Amino acid sequence: MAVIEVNHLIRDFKIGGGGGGSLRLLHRLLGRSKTLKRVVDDISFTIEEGDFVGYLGPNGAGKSTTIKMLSGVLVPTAGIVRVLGLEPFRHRKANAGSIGVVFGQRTQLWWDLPLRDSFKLLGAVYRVEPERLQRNIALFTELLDMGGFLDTPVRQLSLGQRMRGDIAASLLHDPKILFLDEPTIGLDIVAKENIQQFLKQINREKKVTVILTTHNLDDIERLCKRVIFIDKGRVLFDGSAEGMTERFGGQRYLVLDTEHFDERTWDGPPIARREDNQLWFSIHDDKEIASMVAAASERVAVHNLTVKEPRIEDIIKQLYALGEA
Ligand SMILES: Nc1ncnc2c1ncn2[C@@H]1O[C@H](COP(=O)(O)OP(=O)(O)OP(=O)(O)O)[C@@H](O)[C@H]1O
Repeated sequence: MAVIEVNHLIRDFKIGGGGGGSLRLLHRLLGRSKTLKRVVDDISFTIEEGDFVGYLGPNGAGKSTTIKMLSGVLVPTAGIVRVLGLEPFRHRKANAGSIGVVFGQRTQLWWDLPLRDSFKLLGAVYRVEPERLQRNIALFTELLDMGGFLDTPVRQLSLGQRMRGDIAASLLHDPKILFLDEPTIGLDIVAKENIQQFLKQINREKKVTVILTTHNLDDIERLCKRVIFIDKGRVLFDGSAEGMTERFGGQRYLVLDTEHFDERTWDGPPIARREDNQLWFSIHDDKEIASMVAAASERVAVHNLTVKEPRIEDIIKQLYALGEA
């Protein structure tokens, strides 16, 4: 079942033209008018229930703007956004009941209250039945390892603790969809892994559909079944993370550590790259590997063999470069 439908979505922002009051008057006198900047430029995609989608792209690509339209904070200039069949900006209240939102740079917690009280207040705001609220607080406290700071005022929490609190807060009302904008930004490895593990679990066990924007490569590798890559407001790629690797220069190599290699007499499989006695062969099909190893072994002593997978990092760099071209 499709839970999100985005069809030819467009969002413009007015830019320039100065601020308010006398400055605006001055701009008008000087004949400077506002111009429109298209930040989301004809984006379409559908997201199925239970998907875990990485919404990726360089700074300024239009990711947050899309998420804001999906969560009903911003109104589209044109095109259609439907979340569980409703247009979010027209049905903000109903939409709020079925989505959870975490913006990494902001918090929805009360600064002066202990985390536990923030959870209780949010439970009241979302009208979560007391029993369910208790159950969810207990479950998230365990899974996100928050027991040690549940009674600490939010302002005294570290960034990683606060982020765990924010993620838990966004899920107290059991939303079907979770939007996360940079949830692991600035976190240490332990906090990051804890959050990744948690997100995986709620996606798998509670069937929460997750849409995640991130610049963090291991978020993508560990979590995202699907990747939508945008740049300058347009979709450059939409598919599986492996599909992205295959399509954008996903070359795999068989790497052999050898001895007594002599380039002049070599008549074995073509060598793609050589680093001293290490020979790299391009793999086009896994079936070739055994025969390549056999052919090479007949000609040189082979001490070790490895298969080098393409790195998602290189692919993303390539996509960023593609966007700049
Ligand atoms: N309210 C606004 N008024 C004018 N321009 C805006 C507004 N909000 C965003 N923009 C511009 O729209 C573009 C896209 O911004 P957006 O925040 O969606 O990018 P992003 O892909 O989330 O980037 P990042 O990775 O840096 O968070 C940027 O150039 C930004 O300056």
